[in-house]
Amino acid sequence: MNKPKIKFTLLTGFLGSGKTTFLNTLLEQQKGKVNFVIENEFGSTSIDNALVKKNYNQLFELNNGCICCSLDTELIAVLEQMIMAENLPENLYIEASGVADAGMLASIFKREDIMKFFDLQSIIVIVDAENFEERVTEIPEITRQLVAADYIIINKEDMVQSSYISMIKRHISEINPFAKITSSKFGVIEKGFFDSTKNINEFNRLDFESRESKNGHGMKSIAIEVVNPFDKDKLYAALTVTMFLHYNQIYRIKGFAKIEGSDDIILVQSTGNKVSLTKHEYLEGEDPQPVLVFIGRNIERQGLERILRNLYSTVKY
Ligand SMILES: Nc1nc2c(ncn2[C@@H]2O[C@H](COP(=O)(O)OP(=O)(O)OP(=O)(O)O)[C@@H](O)[C@H]2O)c(=O)[nH]1
Repeated sequence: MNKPKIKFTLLTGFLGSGKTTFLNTLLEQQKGKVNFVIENEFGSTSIDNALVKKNYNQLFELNNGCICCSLDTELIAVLEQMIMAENLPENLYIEASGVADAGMLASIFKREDIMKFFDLQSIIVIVDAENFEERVTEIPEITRQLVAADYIIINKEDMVQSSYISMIKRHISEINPFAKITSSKFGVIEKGFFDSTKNINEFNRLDFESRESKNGHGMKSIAIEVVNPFDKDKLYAALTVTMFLHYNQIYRIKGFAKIEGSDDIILVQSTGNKVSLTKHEYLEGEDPQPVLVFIGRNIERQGLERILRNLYSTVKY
């Protein structure tokens, strides 16, 4: 008997725009269905696997590169493994790295051997309202993601004025007039947004693939183990200053750190030039390791280590 095709959804959006946050809201609504997730992090160390709440049946991780180019063979191996399994999922959600080109990814799924088993539902792109206008001019990957999108969610609407959201919407419509666009706070969108499939953007997707080259995006990720606890205020200040001074170089910091005088593990996140340090709520069986991952262009390990070392002479790497 022929197995039904696995419906899959591609989720992209620049680093820190809110992909994992949105995926969590989506999986929450999908409880009861058999959902598989593929997480692709640009960094060598996965942080997202601890951040995706466990509303999925199986999670595959592909780290240290981007599945649209450097990890495409690994992606195909995971898909083949999935097809061979006795119990197929109903849905597959792929959270691509923040620099992934969705058009390129979609082309992997157009291979005849893959298309027999997988059915692309839609490409969803998350946009960070706070820094979209600055980033879109300097980072070509953002435009590529938008061009390939069927649905675009302008996230973090709580961080900007509503007139600014309208302006971003207009700008995005010029880049991709075919996509359906909405805005959200923490990835929560209005009911029925995905109901219509009219917008499926096949034309743009095809057009875009033909212009793409595999260049690895020129991005680099550096993971630094931070075994010893930090003074929370000093860590916050140092990372904030670093993000401020290197806004055009460092696009994302995330990871876990220990804090002096506390058994808590702190989740470290940065987007734009803002840093947040929040207590990490453990999921069952989780054991997050203290490590900070920096993602950007022209970043060097030595300089980053120096910043952390200055906080503590005792920090071990
Ligand atoms: N204020 C605000 N913060 C948000 C919103 N959505 C997400 N965040 C925060 O933004 C940060 C990044 O969110 P993630 O969901 O991890 O972003 P991501 O796109 O998965 O990040 P990468 O996987 O590193 O590319 C986290 O600190 C979130 O809590 C929002 O709507 N408003």
